[in-house]
Amino acid sequence: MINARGLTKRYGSRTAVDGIDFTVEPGKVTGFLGPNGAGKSTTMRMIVGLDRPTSGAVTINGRPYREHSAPLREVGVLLDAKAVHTGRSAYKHLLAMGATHGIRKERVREVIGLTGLESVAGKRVGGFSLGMGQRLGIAAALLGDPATLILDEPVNGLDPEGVRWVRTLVRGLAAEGRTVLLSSHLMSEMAQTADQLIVIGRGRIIEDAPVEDIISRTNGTTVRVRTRDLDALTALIGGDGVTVSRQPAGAAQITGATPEQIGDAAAAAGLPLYELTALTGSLEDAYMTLTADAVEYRSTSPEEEPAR
Ligand SMILES: Nc1ncnc2c1ncn2[C@@H]1O[C@H](COP(=O)(O)OP(=O)(O)OP(=O)(O)O)[C@@H](O)[C@H]1O
Repeated sequence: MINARGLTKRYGSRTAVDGIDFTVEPGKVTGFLGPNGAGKSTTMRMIVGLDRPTSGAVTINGRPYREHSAPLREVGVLLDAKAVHTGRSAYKHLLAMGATHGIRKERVREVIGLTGLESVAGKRVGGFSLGMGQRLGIAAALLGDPATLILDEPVNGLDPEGVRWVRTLVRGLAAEGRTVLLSSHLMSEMAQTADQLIVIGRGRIIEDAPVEDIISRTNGTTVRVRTRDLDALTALIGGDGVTVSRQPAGAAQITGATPEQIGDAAAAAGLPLYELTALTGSLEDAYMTLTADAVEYRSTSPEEEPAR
């Protein structure tokens, strides 16, 4: 469990993280989202003691990171996979890391296997591709078999097979009861991987809720229906705030009524429905709406460009 209270970081006059409170719970994948410069990395760095909060505090399983006597066994961290520039082999690099915590060769071999690095384990890390570097970073995070994992952009640079592998891995780690905090700019990936989302913008929390709640609350729900008598259905459910927009082949999209209300009304009237689908839009749609005011570096489309 990660717990932040009033967590604040200022760099000179710039407030990178502005008094945030949040809890990351075990047994779930929690996604950490926000535009560039929102404060995600700064927050993650404070969680693992690489940056000192200006005020407030953050603990992992009740203690600040630095107060854990064997941090690798408590928290696995992937912050900047590119940071490993070494002439050592992947195997030796992991062995050296593990040595500080009494982690043995067997475990090093295990994480090499788990991350698919067997064929390159004897090669110099300095020559690794971005994807191999990410896998090595994840192997290092898993080394101490920690109960908490903090992974900043773990799928960055991975091919589709690698992206799917990370998804399965982190879901499996959460299912084992671990605490997983994960950042990514890939919304479709986040939608498939995370249970809970914390969305941050300009150093403040914009949302902290289950993924499905954020999507349905932000986008609203449209219900697609198909029936043989759309007029009858419209008469049954029509009313204040309900709109029915007709589509070909007896289909319609309805806003302002839930699938339950539509299904119950149709069933009570004996009107068969051939389709009843809740369309909630994508996480990307919700994210764009939520962070519209928090984006610092926005590209303008040609029609928005000021006239010269
Ligand atoms: N060492 C530093 N010195 C001064 N300002 C910093 C420092 N580190 C971060 N900042 C500033 O703090 C703010 C938050 O940065 P941070 O890297 O935490 O954002 P982020 O959400 O991780 O962004 P990205 O998605 O681009 O990685 C930014 O405005 C950044 O310029």
